[in-house]
This record gives sequence, C-alpha cells and structure tokens, in this order.
Amino acid sequence: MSAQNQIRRKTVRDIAQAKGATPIVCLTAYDAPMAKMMDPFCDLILVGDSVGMVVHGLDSTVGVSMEMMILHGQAVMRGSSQAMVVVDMPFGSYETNPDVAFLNAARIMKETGCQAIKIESGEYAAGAVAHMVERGIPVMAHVGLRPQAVNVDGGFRAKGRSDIERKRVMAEAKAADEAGCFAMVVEGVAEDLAEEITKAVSCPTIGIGASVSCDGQVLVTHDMIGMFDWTPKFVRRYGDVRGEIGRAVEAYAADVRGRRFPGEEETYTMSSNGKTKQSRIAVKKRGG
Ligand SMILES: Nc1nc(=O)c2c([nH]1)NC[C@@H]1CN(c3ccc(C(=O)N[C@@H](CCC(=O)O)C(=O)O)cc3)CN21
Ligand SMILES: CC(C)C(=O)C(=O)O
Ligand SMILES: [Mg+2]
Repeated sequence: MSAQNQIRRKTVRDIAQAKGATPIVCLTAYDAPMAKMMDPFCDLILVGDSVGMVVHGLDSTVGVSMEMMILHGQAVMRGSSQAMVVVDMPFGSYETNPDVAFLNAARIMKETGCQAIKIESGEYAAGAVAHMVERGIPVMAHVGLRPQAVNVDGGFRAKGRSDIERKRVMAEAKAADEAGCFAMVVEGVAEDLAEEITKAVSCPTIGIGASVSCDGQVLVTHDMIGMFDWTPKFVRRYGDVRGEIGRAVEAYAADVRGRRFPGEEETYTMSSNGKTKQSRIAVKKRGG
C-alpha cells in the first residue's frame, strides 16, 4: 500500500480545495455510534467543546477539560472512517503561550488520532497558530462569537454589530489565515461580514450563524436533530430526537407499570432438553 492510500480519510487538502467550489459539510459528534451514523454524509466531524453543554450539562464551555475532549475524541475516531476529525481545544489549554498550545495539541492528536485541532482564535492567537502549523499540527481557527469568552462578553452575543467589532472580527480572521490555519469557523456574524471575511481569507470559512456566504456550514448535531432543549436562532431542526426518546421512554414506563413488559418473547424459559426458548428461535431463523 502506498503512503497516499494509507490516508483514507478526508484531509486538509480536500477541505482547502473545496473553497469556492463545493460547500463543506460539518457537524459535531461526541461518541462512536453518532459518529458512525454521521460519517458517510460529512466532510468534517468536529468534536466540539459544546460537548460540555449538550452532553455534560454545563452552562457554558468554560468548564470543559482536556480529559473530556480526549475521551470524546477517541470515541469519535473509533466510530468514523472517512470524515476528517477535528477536536476542539478546551478553555485554558492553549492561550498561555505557543509552547503550551503545542504540547496540549500534540497530546490530543497522539491520544485520539484526530487529524487536526481547533482553537478559538482572537488576534493574539496568531502566534500559536503559526507555531503549531510549523510543527505539524493542522489548526482550524474559530472567529467571531467565541463561546469560551462568554464571561467577557456577558452572554453568547453575535458579533459585528458595531464598526469596531466588525474590524476586530476581520482582524482575527486575517491573522489566523496568515498564520496558516487550514480552515476557520466563523460564528455568529451578520451576512455582509461573513461574506467579506470569506472573500478576504485564503482558507475556507465554515459558518455557524454566519449566513450562506461561508464556504461550509457547521451546527451542533444535538441542536439540529432536536436533542437539546435550548437552541440559538440560527439552528434549523431536521429531527425530533427528544420527542422520539420521550415517547419511547413513556411507552416503556407504561408497559413496565402495566406488567406488559417483558412479554413471553422477551423471556428466557428452561425447556426439557436444556435449551432456552431464545436459542431455539435463533437456530430456527438461521434455517437449522
Ligand atoms: N447546543 C449548543 N449549540 C450551539 O450552537 C452552541 C452551544 N451549544 N454552545 C456554545 C455556543 C453558544 N452558541 C450561541 C448561543 C446563543 C446565541 C444567541 O442566541 N445569541 C443572541 C443573543 C443572546 C443574548 O443576548 O443572551 C444574539 O442575538 O446574539 C448565539 C450562539 C453557539 N454555540
Ligand atoms: C459549533 C462549533 C463550531 C464548536 O465550536 C463546538 O461545537 O464546540
Ligand atoms: Mg467549540
């Protein structure tokens, strides 16, 4: 097998080449079975630190740890096979200086096998982006609304509603692009700013609440399948998984309380030849 063939997943090159050509499809995943279901349809799977909110019940992503990101990253890698997998670096793991960022990013890559990491990149982070890319770590940037800055902003607030803010977001985007990020998430900005950024940078922009003008889209999967109770305005619901789970659990509870579950077909019984009823059914189905 040639070295080329060993790279079976989509790579940074596939993502980069999509700019201005084909919209990039990205969603979040946090566990193996979800990753497996999503993998055939996604170019890129993001193990987002949103896991802290949608899976662990935190109010924000600030409390997410390296250990959480690594465990979820490992699970997503096991469940996926063709999408590129990117893991979010948690708050506090990359901001101190480029060396700390590199060490933590390298740990995430070694322990999960993911192909790249993502950091919420204020203009200050350009040094860390360049430092990591030069040393072999592909970096996805994340500009605009940066959820890890929720305590500075006083909430999750869309960006670019004032002139100063627009300039700041554009500066963040250009700094990360020039530092060598292979793609960037643009979150929570108005369409004209998203369009300006997409035109100004050489890497693909992947929008969330950032209009159709970006080179790709990402959503938190739990939001778009209807599995999370609170969702921002930019989410479109493609499913009602919460309703589905609620209906299933309600029906199960009613069956248990009414002694309708388990039924005969879900019960093991000892037969005269020592075989269970279940195993006889299994043999019959196999044509034995
Ligand atoms: N489940 C989930 N989905 C997400 O999309 C998501 C997370 N979690 N966690 C991290 C961030 C936070 N996100 C959000 C959340 C809310 C708004 C929002 O509704 N902003 C309003 C104002 C809200 C306010 O004033 O409090 C806005 O108009 O900017 C935007 C992005 C996106 N990210
Ligand atoms: C929604 C995306 C961009 C994210 O950063 C996350 O899920 O944590
Ligand atoms: Mg994130």
